[in-house]
Amino acid sequence: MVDNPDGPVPTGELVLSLRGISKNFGAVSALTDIDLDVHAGEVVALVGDNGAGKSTLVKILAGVHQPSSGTISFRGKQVALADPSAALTLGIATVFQDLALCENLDIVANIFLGRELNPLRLDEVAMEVRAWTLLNELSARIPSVRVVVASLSGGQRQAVAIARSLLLEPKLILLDEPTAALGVAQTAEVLNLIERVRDRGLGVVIISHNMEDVRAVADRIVVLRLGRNNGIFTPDASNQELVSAITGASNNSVSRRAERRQAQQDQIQEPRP
Ligand SMILES: Nc1ncnc2c1ncn2[C@@H]1O[C@H](COP(=O)(O)OP(=O)(O)OP(=O)(O)O)[C@@H](O)[C@H]1O
Repeated sequence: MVDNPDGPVPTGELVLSLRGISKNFGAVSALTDIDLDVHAGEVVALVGDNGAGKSTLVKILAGVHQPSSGTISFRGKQVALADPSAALTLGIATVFQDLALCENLDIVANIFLGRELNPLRLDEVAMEVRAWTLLNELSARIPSVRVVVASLSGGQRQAVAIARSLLLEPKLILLDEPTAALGVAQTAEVLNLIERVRDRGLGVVIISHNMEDVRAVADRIVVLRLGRNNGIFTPDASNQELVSAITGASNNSVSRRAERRQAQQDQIQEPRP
């Protein structure tokens, strides 16, 4: 149980705990008996093949879908996430892949969209300062908070979306494919952002298909396969272990190729005598 539900969560405290979560869409079982724990100051990567149930799980946590059965506990208390605003109010923020930013508005307007500090009189200066502070805390590389989102790179957009989600001081943040379609430098920027968010003591859940990104930033890797838990790994797990858990086969062409590539990389990285 929590003394102060609005206060910061001590690092290591269990923020989110799912037990036996199932979700059916008619005859389709998208999730069956899922368990998941996320602690404060921890990055958990949710990985799995297409159709494994990752998006469905994130939508349940965002209050978009209701589970068919199972329990969700947040900071030690069983909760119902009846709709997205219930999840937000509780302290669960979600950054969906489309980021939901307005291209023609500047960064300040995007961060505060619908949450202006004083709805009767827009306090532009205070909002600008808050936007800068949030982006600086994330070490985001943004030239000015007065540029329109349309002019930003993919990594910068992700920074704005994350800053926006931090405005309500959540305890848990869910990031859906935050590095999808980004180049190498922008991906590095976003991984850096994720580390900054973790350093703030939040629990972070990222969905990713990119094992390199997952290894670089995750403290634990949770594999879903065909809507079920299929293993929890540390980032030092071998490619073969991860690919086997994701695909359900221990000796297939994907895992063999991944192993060969890993062996080649190890050879390249080995220091010359
Ligand atoms: N609204 C829905 N109605 C019916 N079936 C759905 C719905 N949403 C998801 N599903 C089904 O649930 C299963 C899990 O889908 P989900 O999108 O959660 O997987 P995913 O792991 O996120 O996949 P991807 O990596 O392709 O996004 C799939 O079989 C999918 O067809």
